[in-house]
Amino acid sequence: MSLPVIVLGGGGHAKVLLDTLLIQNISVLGFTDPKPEVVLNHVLGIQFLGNDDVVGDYHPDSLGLVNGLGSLRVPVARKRLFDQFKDRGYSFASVIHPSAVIARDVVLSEGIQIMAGAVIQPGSSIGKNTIINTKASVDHDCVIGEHAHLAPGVTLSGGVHVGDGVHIGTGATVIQGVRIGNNSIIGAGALVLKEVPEGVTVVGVPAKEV
Ligand SMILES: CC(=O)SCCNC(=O)CCNC(=O)[C@H](O)C(C)(C)COP(=O)(O)OP(=O)(O)OC[C@H]1O[C@@H](n2cnc3c(N)ncnc32)[C@H](O)[C@@H]1OP(=O)(O)O
Repeated sequence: MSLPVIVLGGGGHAKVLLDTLLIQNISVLGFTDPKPEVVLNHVLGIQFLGNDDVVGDYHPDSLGLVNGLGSLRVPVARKRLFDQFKDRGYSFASVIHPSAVIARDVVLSEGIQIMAGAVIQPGSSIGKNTIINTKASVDHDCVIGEHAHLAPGVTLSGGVHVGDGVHIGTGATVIQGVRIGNNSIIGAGALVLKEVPEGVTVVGVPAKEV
């Protein structure tokens, strides 16, 4: 039986995670947020616990954490939150929506989040704390790094390499075999035809650096 979880964050991404946890009957102790004034006391019937300090009331072996921070570009805050709690001995639970299709040999790392309707084909691997968001499609033999985010509807062809901390915007498409360097941003709707270096932003069809 899986451990109960606390979701860190009370925004939109956290809400989607909460729903996925609830439909799988996973015990959710509550959610946290540093801004109590903008958070509802309950989301989907789950209780607001206060800020992240409340996690210290629980022994690291007694629960799993779920990283509820979403991201719109390089996910700096999301990575920081993950690293802070790992340093204190806590573990991050993975959240996988039951409608996701994941090939049997796919390698999934700690704290990955695979949202509704996502597809991940054989030979692929997903690094820790990475989000494969709603209806994103990762084809065969893709290597996705740590702390990355494939936003809703992203399509990766076969053999694509996505570096650590990369954000691929909603609906972007990457053709086969392309490598995307660490901490780069692919704009929503982009069509990526060739290698993207580290730390740049590309947009458009075909994608060009800005
Ligand atoms: C469930 C969820 O919601 S998950 C979140 C999903 N959201 C995303 O994935 C968002 C991805 N983000 C984007 O595409 C952003 O537009 C970024 C990161 C590429 C650029 O953002 P910013 O740096 O704020 O750029 P800004 O909005 O100021 O636009 C700068 C210029 O680039 C253009 N531009 C921005 N994004 C794009 C894009 N995706 N495609 C083409 N052109 C773009 C703008 O039109 C503007 O052009 P102009 O100077 O001629 O007017």
